[in-house]
Amino acid sequence: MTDRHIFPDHTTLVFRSLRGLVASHPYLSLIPSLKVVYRADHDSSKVSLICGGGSGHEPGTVGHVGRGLLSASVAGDVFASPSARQVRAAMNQVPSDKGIILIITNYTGDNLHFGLARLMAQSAGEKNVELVVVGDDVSVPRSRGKYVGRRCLAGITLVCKILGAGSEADIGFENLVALGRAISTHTASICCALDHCHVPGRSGDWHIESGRVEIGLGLHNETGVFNISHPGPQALITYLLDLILKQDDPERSYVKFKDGDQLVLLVNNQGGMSALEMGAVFDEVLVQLESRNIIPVRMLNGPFMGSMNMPGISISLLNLTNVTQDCNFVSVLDLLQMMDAPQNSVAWPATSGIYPLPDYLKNRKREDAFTEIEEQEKAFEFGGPKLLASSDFTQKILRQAAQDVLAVEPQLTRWDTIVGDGDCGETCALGAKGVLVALEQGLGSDGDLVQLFRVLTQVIDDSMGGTLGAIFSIFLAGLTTAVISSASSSPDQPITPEFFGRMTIQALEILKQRTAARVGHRTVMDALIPFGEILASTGDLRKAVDACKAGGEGTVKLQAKLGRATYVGQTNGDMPPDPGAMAFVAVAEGILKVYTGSR
Ligand SMILES: Nc1ncnc2c1ncn2[C@@H]1O[C@H](COP(=O)(O)OP(=O)(O)O)[C@@H](O)[C@H]1O
Ligand SMILES: O=C[C@H](O)COP(=O)(O)O
Repeated sequence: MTDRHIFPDHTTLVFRSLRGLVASHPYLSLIPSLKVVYRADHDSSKVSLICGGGSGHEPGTVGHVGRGLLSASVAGDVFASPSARQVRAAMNQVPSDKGIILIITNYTGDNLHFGLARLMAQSAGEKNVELVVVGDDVSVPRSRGKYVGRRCLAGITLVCKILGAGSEADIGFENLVALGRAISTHTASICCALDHCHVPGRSGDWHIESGRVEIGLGLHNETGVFNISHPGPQALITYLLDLILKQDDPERSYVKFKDGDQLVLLVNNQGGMSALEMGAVFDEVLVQLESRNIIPVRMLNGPFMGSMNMPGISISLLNLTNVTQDCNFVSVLDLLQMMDAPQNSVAWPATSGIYPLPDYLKNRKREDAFTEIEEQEKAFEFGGPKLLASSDFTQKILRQAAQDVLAVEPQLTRWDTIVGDGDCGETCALGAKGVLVALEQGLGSDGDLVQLFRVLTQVIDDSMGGTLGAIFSIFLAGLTTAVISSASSSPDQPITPEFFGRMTIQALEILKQRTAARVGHRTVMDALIPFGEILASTGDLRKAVDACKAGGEGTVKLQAKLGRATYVGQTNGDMPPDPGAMAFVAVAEGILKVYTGSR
């Protein structure tokens, strides 16, 4: 892979790329500030389909917005899921009389953010909002992925295509949800790469050794499950097809295949392969499938769901026969018609027709494709109970914690490059910078802790993204709820470490409803839970920070049960600590510094 780019920094890249995409395609519109691409000819009489996730997978899924495919796509920063607020904005932009389906990749950040957006919609009284979580990868053995399930590869684009056609054909909301889930269940995909990809502006000289191939990568540059010497094209394709098709491997064989099943084949360019080589790869896949008595009934070859400029491919096989057994309201012929149905996205290959451009979109001016929206949730409620603390002291604590997180950013990045996708340091730095900007704008200046936590929740949700952004914003939302209830019952109580311990315990209870992670699972919870428990039981901040640090540093010895680190090979004694846990240790140490300095 090359690390040379025209745009050297990814921070403005996503925004600029979406503007370019929308300007070059008359069917699309964009909410620039929230990175939502949506159908300019949206039809609210059909079920709306919204997809999205981190950027860097283009053309997926912004390139699949259009009639007959997606109603909208929400983009996060590169490889980091968008916030729940962005997803809500997309839902408001493409409302539907029939319902909204959020089609998401099975990665933790997307599950948390899109899941939260669904909860928010339901609590606002919106009916028929469902998640279809797609997991089609077969590389991670069942025993290792048991808490997280299969992760998502290019199979998600088949879900989008078939559901998009189904929505146009007025298949009902519930049947579409069932169909989406069945397609995910019966798709088997595997990815391989000759090198890692490079994200502009992100540090890390991260290569696959020359002459070797990694097999079983996710969509975000994660290290592969297997690293083998390049065996040549024929043996490599055999290796990949065996992983998908072998029926006697108890750790894999995720999808059942039998003679006569009707299959769709999708060969995906991971981003950095030449079109010439993709043609040869596709030919080799077909030759080998034929020798296994498999003649796919539909075939797709090209870029669908990539990883920036990664030189690699993924192969997906969707078993339509199995899908019809789960969903008896469709036949294989119906599904084939949906595969072939017209659409008008930027990126779907020419295997289906194109809908004509409506007159009102002809000759649209470039700026008319960009929409700014008024967001109601920006107006914070200023009423309700207050709990007053020293504004100077709380602001100092927040400033110190933010600065300490910024100082550990390079280390977090290094660790996340080994156990994750390399963006944890950066998302934490974005959160810290968001807090510093909010402080400059007066965050905490009135001394009211209720308002402080309310705004802080929004700041973290807006600025961080990714799994950790979701975990921290849910935790802060929990703290806000706890502080409101405490302020209502005893507004004059002393604000002590023990008080914060009690608040933290209540916030953790709320967080535990959204994540299955507990102590020992190698996540941020290994630092957060001991911090809260010791603070509540002793009222001693130093002891709580010591327990937090011991928990964070202790993650070096743990095998990940949740999050992206689950997919990375076994621990071999020299794993770094969990980056999320160590980010919280930096926050806790920052708080302690100011607290002890003040005594
Ligand atoms: N299910 C989970 N529950 C709680 N924390 C998690 C979970 N999965 C991952 N994490 C935490 O998130 C951190 C990674 O955050 P981030 O880089 O934002 O994730 P990603 O880019 O993979 O979405 C991990 O180091 C871990 O502490
Ligand atoms: O591209 C990133 C994914 O859509 C979201 O995954 P993540 O937030 O868990 O990294």
